[in-house]
Amino acid sequence: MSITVRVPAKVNVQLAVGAARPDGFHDLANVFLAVSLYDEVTATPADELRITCSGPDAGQVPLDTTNLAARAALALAARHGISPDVHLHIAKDIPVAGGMAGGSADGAGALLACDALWGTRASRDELLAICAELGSDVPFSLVGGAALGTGRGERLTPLEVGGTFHWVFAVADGGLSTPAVYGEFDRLVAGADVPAPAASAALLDALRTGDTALLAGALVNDLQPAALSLRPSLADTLAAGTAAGALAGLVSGSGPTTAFLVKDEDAARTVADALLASGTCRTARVATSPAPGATQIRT
Ligand SMILES: C[C@@](CO)(OP(=O)(O)O)[C@H](O)COP(=O)(O)OP(=O)(O)OC[C@H]1O[C@@H](n2ccc(N)nc2=O)[C@H](O)[C@@H]1O
Ligand SMILES: Nc1ncnc2c1ncn2[C@@H]1O[C@H](COP(=O)(O)OP(=O)(O)O)[C@@H](O)[C@H]1O
Repeated sequence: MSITVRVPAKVNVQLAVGAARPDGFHDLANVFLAVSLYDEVTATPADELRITCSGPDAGQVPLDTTNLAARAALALAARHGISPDVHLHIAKDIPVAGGMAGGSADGAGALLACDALWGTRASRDELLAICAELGSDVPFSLVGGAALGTGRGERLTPLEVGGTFHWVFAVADGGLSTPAVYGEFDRLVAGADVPAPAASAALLDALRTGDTALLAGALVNDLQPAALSLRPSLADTLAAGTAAGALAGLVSGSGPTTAFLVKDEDAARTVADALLASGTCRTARVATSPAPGATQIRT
């Protein structure tokens, strides 16, 4: 028997970043929105813990116990005193190291798949606690939809979304390391007074009412200057997307994927084609939000 779980990518429609904490993390007001690009994690009984991965970017995914899917299986097995013998196959469609939480998606997906396969019947709270141990973004991958993440991003408050938003994602060549981008943020704000992060009322209104134009005006990412500093060519991608008619563009999380909010499906196709033709990205993906969180799709 195998269990397959589908898990969405995310975009941060607001990422407000506070000063570095003593533990090295940053307090956030992180407004997550799940988007319709998905990885699938399939768990199958095996003699030992084994990870495989397929998809165009599979070569960039670690297959050892640093893989978040492996770490999820190990964490669940340890809590329940069972052995973590399972084959986890990741069908990867989310860009790797792209600021879209692909690794976090696989962690949440593996956790749900192993829980179903092993019959451990962990409560939602236990699953969320394991997710938070695995990484700041992993709880949101489990929950999906839209949520405000506070603390280091792991404490979630679900948000209402009143409509469908259309996106184009410009995928860059290569990735950006999340710790390196936070490190560059620290360097750029050194000596300045960094305000405590807070969610924007206008942005929450835009989500609640499903108002695309309002959301376009409220998108903000405090990590964007750091990502642009480490990867200046992203400015060309952002310019190409807005020149092609996107309502707004921003770096997705720590980047280097850039996200463009567009009016509708037709505009999405136009902007995606123009981004590809501009030569400023490796590929362009069209998606909608919100998308559901980790969901079992096959037994
Ligand atoms: C920036 C964001 C925005 O959603 O995601 P990505 O764009 O990378 O996907 C997140 O904050 C990334 O979350 P995640 O990738 O889960 O980070 P973690 O594994 O918990 O931490 C990796 C490293 O990122 C830095 N980090 C992460 C979260 C946070 N609130 N403050 C930090 O300073 C720390 O250097 C930490 O050691
Ligand atoms: N299942 C996984 N898929 C992708 N990357 C993973 C996975 N597990 C661990 N990683 C590591 O996490 C790093 C960040 O990858 P990813 O989660 O895709 O990006 P981001 O943190 O920018 O959203 C990768 O470079 C890789 O070394």
